[in-house]
Amino acid sequence: MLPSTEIGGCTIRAPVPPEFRRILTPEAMQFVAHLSRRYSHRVSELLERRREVQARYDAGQQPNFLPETKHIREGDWKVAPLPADLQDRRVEITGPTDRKMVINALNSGANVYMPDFEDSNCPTWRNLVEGQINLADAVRRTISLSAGGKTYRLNERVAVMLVRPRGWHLWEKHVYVDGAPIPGGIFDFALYFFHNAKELLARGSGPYFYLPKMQSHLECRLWNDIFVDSQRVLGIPNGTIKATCLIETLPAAFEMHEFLYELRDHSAGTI
Ligand SMILES: CC(=O)SCCNC(=O)CCNC(=O)[C@H](O)C(C)(C)COP(=O)(O)OP(=O)(O)OC[C@H]1O[C@@H](n2cnc3c(N)ncnc32)[C@H](O)[C@@H]1OP(=O)(O)O
Ligand SMILES: O=CC(=O)O
Repeated sequence: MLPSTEIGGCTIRAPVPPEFRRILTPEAMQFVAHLSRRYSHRVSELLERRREVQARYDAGQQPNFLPETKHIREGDWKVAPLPADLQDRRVEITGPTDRKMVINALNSGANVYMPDFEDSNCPTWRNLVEGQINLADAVRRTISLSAGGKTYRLNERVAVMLVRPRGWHLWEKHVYVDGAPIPGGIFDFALYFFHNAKELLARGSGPYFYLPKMQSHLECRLWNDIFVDSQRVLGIPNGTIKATCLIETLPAAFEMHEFLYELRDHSAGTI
């Protein structure tokens, strides 16, 4: 039987060794529980909506631009300006949040590094929490490693981090709130944001994200609502978070204006 530990209103059905406690603090897990209670049901509704849309495609309907959002595609609006460290993104690197790869990616000379809790990361419990430890150490520039006869530490100049939480289709089955597993994306976002947002700002950067695999602008609206709420909870100005949406699904290609519009205070473009 899996161990079960209560922290901050979350039930963790996985081991919590002492080194995980600096990430799974009561305050951080209260924040995870808050976001999960408020937004999990919307994740479930949006996943149900995906199934309905897919059923229409299966029945022969073609994807197309949405009539109800014509005013957005034709409207006069702009996304908010970007901070200085997101102006030059000509070279980007990504990979899992393994400690050595985090250091190598930050030192690689790329402008941006996307530490990945999604495709390139196997979402085992250990990978997820150790990844958060590695990123917290990277933000504070205390990350180092001795392996294979080499010592790894950060260069003076490192890439800007845009962290990729999991997509809405993935659940974090090691963490339960009110008896149900929580969205993996909320777990990844909440812990990184809670532990690092203020530290990043103090160091002249910010809490930046890549958002994967969305299939509708309504899924962007959910992220935007989570960003607004999270910034309020931590007392950080609205619009501080910046996020780039990955266009990875066919329906998303028909809603790119809408993706930008929904996230317009927080958008760092689509890619
Ligand atoms: C959106 C997306 O693109 S998702 C995909 C993101 N990319 C990845 O997941 C690839 C991650 N890398 C890997 O899986 C492996 O490195 C492979 C399969 C490419 C190669 O494996 P191996 O031949 O065993 O080489 P190894 O893993 O030792 O890598 C060689 C060196 O490159 C570094 N490296 C490899 N990939 C990365 C990466 N993505 N980021 C930073 N460093 C990396 C390793 O840390 C290692 O460093 P070292 O020379 O200091 O030991
Ligand atoms: O986002 C793209 C991927 O391959 O992962």
